[in-house]
Amino acid sequence: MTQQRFGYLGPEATFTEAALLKLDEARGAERVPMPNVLVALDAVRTGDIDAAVVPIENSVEGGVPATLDALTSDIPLQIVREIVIPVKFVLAAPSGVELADITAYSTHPHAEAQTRRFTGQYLPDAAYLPAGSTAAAAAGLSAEAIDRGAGQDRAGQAEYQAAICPLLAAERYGLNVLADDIGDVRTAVTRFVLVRKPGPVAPATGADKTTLVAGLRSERPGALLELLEQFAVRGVNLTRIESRPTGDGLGLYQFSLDVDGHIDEARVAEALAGVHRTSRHVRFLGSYPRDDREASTIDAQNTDDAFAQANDWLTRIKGDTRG
Ligand SMILES: O=C(O)C(=O)C[C@]1(C(=O)O)C=C[C@@H](O)C=C1
Repeated sequence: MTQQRFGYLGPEATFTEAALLKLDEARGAERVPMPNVLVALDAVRTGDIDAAVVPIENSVEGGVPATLDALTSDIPLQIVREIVIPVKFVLAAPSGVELADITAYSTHPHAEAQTRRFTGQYLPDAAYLPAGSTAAAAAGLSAEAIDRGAGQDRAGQAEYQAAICPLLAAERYGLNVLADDIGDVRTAVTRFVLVRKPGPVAPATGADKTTLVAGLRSERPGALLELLEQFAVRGVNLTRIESRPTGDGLGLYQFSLDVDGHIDEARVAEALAGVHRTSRHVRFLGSYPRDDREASTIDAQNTDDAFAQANDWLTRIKGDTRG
């Protein structure tokens, strides 16, 4: 068998790579760093890589718009796994740089948003330069990058002197840690998904999630309520809902949702069929095991048995009246 190629938001030592390393199926696979989420997902679509790990949701900052939008547009893809990891940030700089020397720092916008209390207190006058990832910010300060003159202005001055990144990235790129665990919320976690070309859905485990995107019939009053009712009446719990513009005009939104359960479970399948009937469009993005393996809570009236009994009853009464 040829070696699988798994892409991730690079360069080496991003949180995304740490998530990829947690995956059993990625053991022995070639890890391919990608410059951004769009390129990573397009490489899955073209078959250049077999799968990609991308960030989708952070416990402090919420959904990752680039990922939500890239999964919604273009050729469909399928989420096959989720990985949740704690995110702890350090402030790192090349040796010789002290806190007082920092006039600018760089990191991924999500990391910047999660460390504002620290930067507000210790770097109140420093400028922030966005980077493609936390590790990209750290890599820009490595000895090789500085030798190459990367990230320097015409006068040879570094554009930034410090990076906010995982400890692993500080180590990987030879930087000193000036401050440790600088996140505003010490318990922050980020959720990543493993994405492949669409294929068969893995069987239900009893502790699964399903992701979908639904475009509402915006001309209908109560369209969002109608969407939510599809899940509520069947006892399907929503774990994330986000509105994203369709890009087609003002006021036109679609909803990205995660729900507890698997498409092979009757309550989830019926809810999805309901969404299909009532929405302008719906895209199924996958049913996959929950990272925390926490089993779904299902009321007695919404179990597969309860749905099967109701269907048997319907078949019987149809038979009685027609036969
Ligand atoms: O820059 C990284 O290291 C990433 O893996 C990206 C990312 C994100 O997109 O949210 C992942 C986790 C953290 O919340 C900060 C940045």
